[in-house]
Amino acid sequence: MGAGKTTVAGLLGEAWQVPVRDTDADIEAGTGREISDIFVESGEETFRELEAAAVAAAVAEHEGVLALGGGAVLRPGARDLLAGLTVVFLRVGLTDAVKRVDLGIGRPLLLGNVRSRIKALLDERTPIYESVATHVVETDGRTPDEVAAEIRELLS
Ligand SMILES: Nc1ncnc2c1ncn2[C@@H]1O[C@H](COP(=O)(O)OP(=O)(O)O)[C@@H](O)[C@H]1O
Ligand SMILES: O=C(O)C1=C[C@@H](OP(=O)(O)O)[C@@H](O)[C@H](O)C1
Ligand SMILES: [Mg+2]
Repeated sequence: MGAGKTTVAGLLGEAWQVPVRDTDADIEAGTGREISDIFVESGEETFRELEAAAVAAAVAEHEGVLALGGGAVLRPGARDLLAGLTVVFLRVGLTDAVKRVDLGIGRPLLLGNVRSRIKALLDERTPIYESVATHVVETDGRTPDEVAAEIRELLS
């Protein structure tokens, strides 16, 4: 969270003139509910089920850039779907992530102590992100435009 997936996906779609999808937006559109409300009212497990379906649908239907939510690759099934695709891990350090997530508003897993929540998630998930990625791009201290430019260069 706060790595810039949603933002950078949009920039890449513009630059490449291809469609962009974001699994969080797909879930919100499909359910008519906000991500935070789904977590609060139905729990994380329900959100993860919706997310797994959103990833499967997007991988099957979509040609272009897809932004995932930060927990989408926690399920082995989602990781299997990404095999063979170009997957960019946007790496973010604790300090920059905390600055970007705006107190965690709209990101229910960050509620409480945002810094310690992000640290725990980074520690737990970084090995998974590294295992899924075909490319890794550092985002600390860089603007979204700079990150998008590096991805364009890497994939050209
Ligand atoms: N490289 C960056 N530098 C500074 N701010 C960024 C950067 N990338 C994204 N942001 C900002 O951080 C916030 C979170 O970005 P977002 O794209 O929603 O991240 P994610 O989808 O990975 O959680 C947004 O306000 C966005 O404008
Ligand atoms: O990391 C996570 O588990 C989550 C990340 C969020 O998306 P972003 O990574 O786009 O913020 C969103 O899917 C949900 O709040 C859960
Ligand atoms: Mg996002």
